[in-house]
Amino acid sequence: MSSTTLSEAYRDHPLSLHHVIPLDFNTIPTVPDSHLWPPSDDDFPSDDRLSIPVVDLMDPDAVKLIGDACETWGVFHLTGHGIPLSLLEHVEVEGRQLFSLPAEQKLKALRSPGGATGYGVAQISPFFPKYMWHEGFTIMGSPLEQAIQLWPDDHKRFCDVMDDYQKQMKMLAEKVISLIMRSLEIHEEMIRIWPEPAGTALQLNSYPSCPDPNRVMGLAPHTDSLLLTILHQSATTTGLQIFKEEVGWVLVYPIHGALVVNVGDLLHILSNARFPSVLHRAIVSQSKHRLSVAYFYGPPPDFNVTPLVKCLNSDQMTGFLSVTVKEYISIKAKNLEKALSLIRI
Ligand SMILES: O=C(O)CCC(=O)C(=O)O
Ligand SMILES: [Fe+2]
Repeated sequence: MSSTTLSEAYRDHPLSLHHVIPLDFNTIPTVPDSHLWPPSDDDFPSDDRLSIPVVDLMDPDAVKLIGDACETWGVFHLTGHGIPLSLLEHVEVEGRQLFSLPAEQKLKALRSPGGATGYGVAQISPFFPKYMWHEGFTIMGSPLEQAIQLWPDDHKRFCDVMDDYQKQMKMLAEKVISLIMRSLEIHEEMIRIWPEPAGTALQLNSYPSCPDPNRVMGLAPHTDSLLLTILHQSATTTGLQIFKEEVGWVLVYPIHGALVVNVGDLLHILSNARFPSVLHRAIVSQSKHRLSVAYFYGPPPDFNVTPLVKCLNSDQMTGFLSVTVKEYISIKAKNLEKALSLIRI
């Protein structure tokens, strides 16, 4: 049994209170200066049909297909995953209901400055000079404590859906990770190398429609810290973009019923940099309110993360310093995108 929980690992890096409260997007007719980002000169692919791979989990070649997708893109669409469509719909309905509450109601579940769970701006906000067109709600384990604040008499359905979703996502994440380990030719006994409880979090992201979508940022470019992220994005509008070297920002068009799986920093380390921890961001729409639900999965906070395979093109096992999950979260909380380079050998 691990001695620290994931939320404790985040607690050491408090934000100041004004960094936690999102804008009340419903009452804002124009974009305030605090949320206006400089015009961008980003690169986009010359072929706008370029898209991330799609892998069917039931495909007899799934191990190879997932390994190839992780290596070349660090992200892929997953179909055949067995998560009922109705559960994906329910999680989205509950999320939309939460974000459509009046601002003063949502503030009752505000994340505390040193806390990891509840309602608030993106955790990466302090690293950027402008605020994002985004509000989030983070769940670790049971959402009961916050849900009671939001709906004193009527929180059961929200909690049941979030509990069920997290349970199913955990099983799926473990299945995908075991296929990834096989693709790295890691020995069968080594596949299940960390004890329970896994470090997991569920992040509901809301991107309200925006009068000037080209001048705001939904979620600024970042990599995810843990091993693997499984993302459900609403099918009604696009928003997720991933950065591909030598290509630029590639839009990830939602595929109905498919989930987006991406490599996180810890898997980049375990794979000795064979798999890129994919840089991604979210843009917003002028007319549609977009919702996404990200499930983050990693080993327990006290687990030592160290490369499991040799570096490509060399016999070296030591591409990275060995760090615990908790130590890595702490390095990331202070350094954001420089964190991986700080532990490279
Ligand atoms: O909304 C999205 O598509 C991306 C969300 C995301 O990157 C995150 O929650 O870490
Ligand atoms: Fe992310």
